[in-house]
Amino acid sequence: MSLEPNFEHLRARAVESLFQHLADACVGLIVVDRDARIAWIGDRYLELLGYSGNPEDALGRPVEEVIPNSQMRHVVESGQTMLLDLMDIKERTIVVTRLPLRDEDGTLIGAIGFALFDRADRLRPLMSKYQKLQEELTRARQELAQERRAKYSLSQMIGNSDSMREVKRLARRAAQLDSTVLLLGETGTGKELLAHGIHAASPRANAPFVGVNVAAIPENLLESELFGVAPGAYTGADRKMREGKFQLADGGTLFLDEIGDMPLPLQAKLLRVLQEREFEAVGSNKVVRVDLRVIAATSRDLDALVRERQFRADLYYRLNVVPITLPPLRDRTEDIGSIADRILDELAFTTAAPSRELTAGAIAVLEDYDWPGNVRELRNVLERVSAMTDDTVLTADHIRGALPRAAGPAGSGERLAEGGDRPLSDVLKDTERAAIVGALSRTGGVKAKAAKLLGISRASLYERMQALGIKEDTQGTV
Ligand SMILES: Nc1ncnc2c1ncn2[C@@H]1O[C@H](COP(=O)(O)OP(=O)(O)OP(=O)(O)O)[C@@H](O)[C@H]1O
Repeated sequence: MSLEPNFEHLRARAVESLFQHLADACVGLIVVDRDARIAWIGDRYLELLGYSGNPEDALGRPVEEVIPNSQMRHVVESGQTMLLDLMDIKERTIVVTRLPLRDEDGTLIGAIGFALFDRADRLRPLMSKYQKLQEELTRARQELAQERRAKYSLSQMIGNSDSMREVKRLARRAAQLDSTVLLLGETGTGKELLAHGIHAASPRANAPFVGVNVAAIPENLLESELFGVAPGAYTGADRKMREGKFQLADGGTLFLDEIGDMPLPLQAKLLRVLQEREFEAVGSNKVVRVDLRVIAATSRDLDALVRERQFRADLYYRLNVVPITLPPLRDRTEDIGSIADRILDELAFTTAAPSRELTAGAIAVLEDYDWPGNVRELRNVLERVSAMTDDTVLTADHIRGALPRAAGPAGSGERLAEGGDRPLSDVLKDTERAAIVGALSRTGGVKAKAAKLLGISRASLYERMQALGIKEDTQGTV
């Protein structure tokens, strides 16, 4: 008994009905050649695409001219099947299947694609989930873009002194120039605020502003943080590409804070990005091109770092295209009153506390102090006064009571005099404690910066804090 004739019949019927089914279920059928040019396309598909020309004219044209988001080229280039994919055409999402077509000898000669939706009922739950995810993704992307916009504009930079007016003039010019900007100045003088302001006043204002504090990221993580990591670059690396800050800032501005702390090996890579606008992610040899503006800042003496060979001279010249130096607060005492008023308004607004004002005597005390931590320290002192009293009029005494004792011009002398009847070791410990707490106060608790102010390493600061019983989260309140 031979079953073979039946088999053949079955196979012939199967092929025939498969095509019949496909023709019935498909809203779109397309065949492209090896170069992704349309060899055949169904009328229903053209109708669905809203194609108004003569169907004959579609033949021979690159597929993307007729279906802009088509993936058929990918199939002919990769030779891979795409069994199930979703594609948006006008308002609808349709299910598509794409298969490579091969000659008898296996040579790839083109691809065939089917688009279905009228039989896709069973896929509806999947599709609605997909659409929901798609909407969430769009929303998250919008929020992220909003978040990455510059938070501050140049108008938030308070100060009418000649030096601040000059800073703002230079910043406005730099905003229009699109060149690399180098912001110099002591800690807390407003370099980050100015970087936001330059971005916000530049033609890149609607693109992202991405900031990186070079000193705050451990050296071994900095390269991947800046340039991204290729999938599987090292054990434990993500399976997907992780983008670095350079890619996230593409189109916008990358703010490299504390650039003086950039490790030497990475300086070479940064120089190349500045020169050629291209780099490779960690563990990848694929060149990534970016179009962005770099604003760098440092409170360190870059000239001295170059002399000590800790900073590459060629990188320094590349960064120093438009240098802007922010003057320390003690050199623009006339700005102190208006900056303090603005800070008090902000504090009242954010804490819903009553607004406070400063007497002339209070302003005189503020103007008399030398502000090693600049505007950041001024903010900390005003926050401390606000926490200490409910009075709405702040006097000279209020201010004196909030200024760091060991750091005031007369402070250290008083402390030492007090120590006359105590063991020297206690006096020294107290002085050391006061200096550390004072530095933490001026830097808003940022230890890397406090260590810099004190002229010691971050590790020694941690060690001294532990020895003296200063808590990790100290922001300067003794
Ligand atoms: N001219 C100004 N007007 C109002 N607020 C200011 C001004 N300058 C600085 N500030 C405020 O002072 C604080 C410190 O400023 P910012 O962080 O920009 O300083 P920085 O120079 O970048 O400091 P660092 O070198 O320590 O990173 C911020 O809260 C900032 O908003």
